[in-house]
Amino acid sequence: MTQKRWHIALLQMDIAIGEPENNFAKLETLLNEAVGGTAKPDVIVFPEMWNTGYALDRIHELADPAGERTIELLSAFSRKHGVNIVGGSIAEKKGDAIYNTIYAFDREGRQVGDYSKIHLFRLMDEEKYLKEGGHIGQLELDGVPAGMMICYDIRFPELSRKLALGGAQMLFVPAEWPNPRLHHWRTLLTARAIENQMFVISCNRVGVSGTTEFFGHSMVIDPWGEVLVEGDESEAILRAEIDLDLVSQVRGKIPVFEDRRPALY
Ligand SMILES: NC(=O)CCC(=O)C(=O)O
Repeated sequence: MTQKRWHIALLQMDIAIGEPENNFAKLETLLNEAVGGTAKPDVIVFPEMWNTGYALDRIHELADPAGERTIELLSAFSRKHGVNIVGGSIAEKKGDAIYNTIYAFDREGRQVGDYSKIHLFRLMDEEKYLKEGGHIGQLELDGVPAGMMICYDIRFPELSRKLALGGAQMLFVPAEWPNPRLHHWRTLLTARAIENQMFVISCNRVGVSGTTEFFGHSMVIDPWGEVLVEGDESEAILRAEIDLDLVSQVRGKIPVFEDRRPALY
């Protein structure tokens, strides 16, 4: 039987721009801390581009070739600790192109999903340096269908709706979302949870990169739009427990998916 109650851990970390060695070391420390206490997480999530930050002018030398180093670390960690991982996203080099890619692993260390960001964010010059992915982010963790989107993707409700129609009950959102758009961040994440009646599990970075400040405020939001946990602006491991039965309860109460009129719009 599928487990209904999940313990979520979000690694709301600072990221050293252009310093993969430091970022890998920081991530390993936080991962060990996340599994070290009594409340063992079922899934761990971390922010966008955690290996390099937005060091885009040096991204070809810094990006992880085919994600190999990341995959090796996360696969071994998830197997050793019996935990699912939605591995933030990394700058990944494939051939001559750089992608902003999430890798996900199950409790046996098997890679169960990957997703490269499909909407590139011009305000942070992504379109000048990165290539957009070619598929949406669907996966299953412990038999539960879920979806993955990255940061700017939450401005595109069509994408989360497609993932929900594909069965997703949880939506994972790694991000590097900066000031001054906290109001957008909270509102868009909450709207994606309410309209799709699913859990939204987001992890944003903290810290300053050049003149850009990242505010954290990672959030877990339930299918009714209630915020189960929200970080502040400091580095932290945030934890929440979710009850997956709430998805069918909310979908039963307001049958949005039955009432859609796709023939008209
Ligand atoms: N890294 C990103 O995609 C940032 C998106 C963002 O800040 C926004 O306002 O959208």
